[in-house]
Amino acid sequence: MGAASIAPTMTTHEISADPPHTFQVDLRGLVDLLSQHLYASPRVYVRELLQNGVDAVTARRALDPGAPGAVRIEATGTAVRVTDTGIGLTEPEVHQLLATIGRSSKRDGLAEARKEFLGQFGIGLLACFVVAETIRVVSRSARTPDAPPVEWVARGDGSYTVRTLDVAEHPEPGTSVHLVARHGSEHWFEAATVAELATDFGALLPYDVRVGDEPVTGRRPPWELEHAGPTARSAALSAYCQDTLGFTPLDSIELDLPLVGIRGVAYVLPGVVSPAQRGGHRVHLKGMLLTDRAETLLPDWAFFVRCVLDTDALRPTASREQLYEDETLAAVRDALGDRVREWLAQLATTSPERLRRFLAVHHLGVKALALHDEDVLRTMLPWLPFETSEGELTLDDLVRRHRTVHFTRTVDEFRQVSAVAAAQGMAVVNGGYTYDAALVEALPLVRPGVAVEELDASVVTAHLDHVDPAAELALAPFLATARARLDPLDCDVVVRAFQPASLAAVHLDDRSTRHERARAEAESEADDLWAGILGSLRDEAPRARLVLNHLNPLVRRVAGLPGPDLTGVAVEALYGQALLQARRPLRPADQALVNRAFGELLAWATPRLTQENDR
Ligand SMILES: Nc1ncnc2c1ncn2[C@@H]1O[C@H](COP(=O)(O)OP(=O)(O)OP(=O)(O)O)[C@@H](O)[C@H]1O
Repeated sequence: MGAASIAPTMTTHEISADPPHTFQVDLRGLVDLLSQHLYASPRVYVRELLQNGVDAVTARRALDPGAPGAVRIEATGTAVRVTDTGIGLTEPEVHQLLATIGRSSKRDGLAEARKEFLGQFGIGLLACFVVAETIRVVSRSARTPDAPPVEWVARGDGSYTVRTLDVAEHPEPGTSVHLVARHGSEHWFEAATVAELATDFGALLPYDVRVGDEPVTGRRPPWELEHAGPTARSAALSAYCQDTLGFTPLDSIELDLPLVGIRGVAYVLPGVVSPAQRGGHRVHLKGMLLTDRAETLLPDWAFFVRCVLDTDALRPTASREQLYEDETLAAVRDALGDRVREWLAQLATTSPERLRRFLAVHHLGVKALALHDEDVLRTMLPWLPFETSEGELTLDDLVRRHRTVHFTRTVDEFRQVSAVAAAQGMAVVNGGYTYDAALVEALPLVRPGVAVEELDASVVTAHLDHVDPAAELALAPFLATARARLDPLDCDVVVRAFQPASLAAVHLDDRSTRHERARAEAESEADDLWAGILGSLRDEAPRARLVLNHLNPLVRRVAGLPGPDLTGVAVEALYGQALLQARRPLRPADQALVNRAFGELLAWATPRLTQENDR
């Protein structure tokens, strides 16, 4: 029928009058798609073969529980053969199941029955074409014992042949899959490589799997074994972690969660990890390794553990390298999170020393957890370390000494005010590190009656004593010189009396001042257009302050120096010292001033030497 005859009035019935066509599959294209976009590496071909063998044995055992359950793999460097004692196939099944992409026998039947199998998508066998030129399957059905053995030979170009064989050629039920390496893929067929892959993927499978004569299976994971006692159990779990994950854990948290079909261990990492680094967990599905990079298994906050576990509840994605995000995975994640939480609570009551060792490494993770879980906050807050004006302490230590806990929001502010605040008897927590300010603010929830107050430069200045009016009057000429010197740096100078007397000066500015200074700096470096825009944003924010300590002997001497030059240089030096004390980054103007001031002070301190050198 020509295109011109497709009239607008044509009915659906008339359109479907053409005989239906069947999709054609470009097998090469499909295999390229799988190898480049679905599977992370060709190594998965061993897993797909193992999985089909294991599923076939499971299907046969469902019919005959006493049937043998063995899978043998042989590799020669150019060919691989996998033989199983499974359910086998008849000739019609070969056409229906092996030769039909996307068709799987494992999706039929009840959901419960489907749960028994590892496969479900009907594409696994295609993975073999990533490394093989041809796939030859010889099979004999256990379900239909009268059916003759059958041979199916498939090529990478998409063609296949089927023929029945004499019973003598395959007398026992089961299947043998024979791959011939594709040119360039021979290294995937080396005996040692195949043995390594089969062990990695299949060590926990519940059947007898061998590569050549070497057993791959048979060693049960330590969480399934009886041990002489808790110490022996913990040593066995730890050794398994070293073997499979390559580190000795700080602790092992057993996971035995029958409700979500999980057994295994969460291992606590021995070193610090970034919270942004999502853990790679080693997940087995009914014994078969799915992936050692599962990322979504635990809640984000649990970044300090790596799991090795076996599940029969979770579903893999089609690549079988990640977990399918569904309600079951969400429930598993919650259950695993609860388990890690329980372990923490238990440590807090039974092994404080172990908890301290754990927190020394992972306090960041626990802080993150405490912030979105009130139970953890209540259990853990008393144990968490914070930087405070009295050294590293827990909040409980601080609360024992002070009814009011102050905190700064930034590390900068803490550096500026902690020494002064501590000398005034105030307790200050550095809230500048991740999570810390929010946790300190949550303290009254856990310790009712404790007041928490934010501290910034203006609060500290307000706490400092004024100098008596007569002394302040006498200081007026000195202050005028000092202010004139620091005016170009947008800094005021005031004198107060405060402890510790050993501290000559503090440089204080609040956030709006710092913000204004950053804006001014950007304006000075910007081109005309930007300078104009930034200039229009200029703020009337309070300026930074250099607070000189009238109790400090050096400040008193500087205030009494003769002549504005020497006074000015000394004030600049005090300014530089205060910046360094607060570990403030020096702007170019500050840097220049500090260099000049120290240079001049040195010249004053070494007059004779300088004169001799000048001569
Ligand atoms: N060794 C075997 N013994 C018996 N039947 C097999 C064997 N290998 C494959 N089959 C049959 O061929 C079908 C297709 O296999 P294939 O590996 O492509 O997909 P699958 O295992 O069903 O699913 P998945 O893509 O998730 O692995 C299987 O469902 C099974 O019925």
